[in-house]
Amino acid sequence: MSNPVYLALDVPQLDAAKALAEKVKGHVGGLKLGLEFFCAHGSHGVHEIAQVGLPIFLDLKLHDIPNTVAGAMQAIHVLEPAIVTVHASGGRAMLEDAKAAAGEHTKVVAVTMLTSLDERDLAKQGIGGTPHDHVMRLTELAHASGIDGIVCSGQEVGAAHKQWKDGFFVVPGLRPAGSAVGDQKRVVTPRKARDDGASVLVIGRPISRASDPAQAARDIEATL
Ligand SMILES: O=C(O)c1cc(=O)[nH]c(=O)n1[C@@H]1O[C@H](COP(=O)(O)O)[C@@H](O)[C@H]1O
Repeated sequence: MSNPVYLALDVPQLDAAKALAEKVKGHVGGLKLGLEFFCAHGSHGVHEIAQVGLPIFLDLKLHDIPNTVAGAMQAIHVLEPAIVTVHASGGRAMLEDAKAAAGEHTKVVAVTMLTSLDERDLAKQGIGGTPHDHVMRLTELAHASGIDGIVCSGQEVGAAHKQWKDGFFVVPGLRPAGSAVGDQKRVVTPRKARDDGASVLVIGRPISRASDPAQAARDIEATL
């Protein structure tokens, strides 16, 4: 089985991001580039990181009216990302149009509820119920829209997987036992997420901030 870990390259400088990717490339299955990186380096930056030779996950978390999101999806065709994110709360028409505009080999996945949020945050947004309820509702919406899968925390991926057997599940908010949680609130270990059905494990700081990132990536790989 190929390595399900995608390293989140949340590093603003292109050279530093590339150097980090080169260090860990033998121990991860892909590289995730976020909005911070894309705003700073655009398509050129994505091409540079693609030279490392791993699949690219372009985490843009698009959330706008359907026409605008479809236009953005078309504009990134040329980059041939393996995975692109949109927000499930953009609604069914937005999800459908995002998928229709995506490249043939790009998986479109919808962020359900950010792993940095908990039930109290939901209540403050006027959304009742538990994170589990909210993620399940948005999973149903994403499934019905015909996109490829969702992003959720490891606390919900087991239930989401049962609800959507052939869905593609991206799980961030992962922490090896004993590592700092930081701003994440719904956290599990990489192993638990994989056992519960995650297709992709997104891991950033536990690798990128380690004194030896390659060793940290190897240690995580050994637990899977
Ligand atoms: O879409 C994402 O990748 C994402 C969704 C989510 O709910 N939570 C989340 O943390 N992420 C991303 O996953 C990565 C997690 O990084 P670490 O917390 O450093 O492991 C970051 O790049 C986040 O942008």
